[in-house]
Amino acid sequence: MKRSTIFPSPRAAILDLDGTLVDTLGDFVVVLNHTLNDLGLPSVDRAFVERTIGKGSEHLLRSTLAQVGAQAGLYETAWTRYQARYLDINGKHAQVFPGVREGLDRLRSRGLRLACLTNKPTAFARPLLERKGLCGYFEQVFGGDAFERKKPDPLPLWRTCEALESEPSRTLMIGDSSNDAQAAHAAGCPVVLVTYGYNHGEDVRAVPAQAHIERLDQIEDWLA
Ligand SMILES: O=C(O)COP(=O)(O)O
Ligand SMILES: [Mg+2]
Repeated sequence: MKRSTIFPSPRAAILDLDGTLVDTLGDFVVVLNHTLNDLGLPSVDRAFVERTIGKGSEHLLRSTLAQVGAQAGLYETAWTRYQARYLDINGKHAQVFPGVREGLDRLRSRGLRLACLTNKPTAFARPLLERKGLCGYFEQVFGGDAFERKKPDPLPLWRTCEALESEPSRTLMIGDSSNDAQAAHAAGCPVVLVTYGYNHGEDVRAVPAQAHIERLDQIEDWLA
């Protein structure tokens, strides 16, 4: 699993959050079902949430309302409640994945500048990283609302590369889904995918990437 020679050695890395650093599926399930319950609507199950995470909270909530047959006009009310519920629950049903702290330590000890880039709103992302003791690793934290477009569009990666003062070809994207990979390919960044996250219900090993790793600390072997 050595690094290919197509890309020069990375100077910086951009890390995805949900499904890559933190297992947030429990938070999403609890918050969505509280929101649905507040509105007198039926619950959704974990498997539905797992395959629907990844394209931002607005998309997740819209898909959830459609799944339970809610009226289209309910979205704004549901979004207000969802945000209040999420800010309250954020991180309580979430765990840092095994190998993440060690992996971040290794990236840092190699001198890479680090940013976290997620489709989660910035207002949820920062407190989550703080609560999980991960904030100190990152020079920059950008949520899905930080730029005009979200991953899989390459724009958030280009903007993050600029903030890290690193060229795309020297900036490694590390994520868990085809969203991250597509954005990286389009931006000209190398990409490594972790195999333990959420990939829209599909096997992430089938998504083209420079490497697939089972724990973030295996990034060491790829960088060597
Ligand atoms: O909020 C989401 O939909 C997932 O966010 P991610 O980009 O951190 O995987
Ligand atoms: Mg993710």
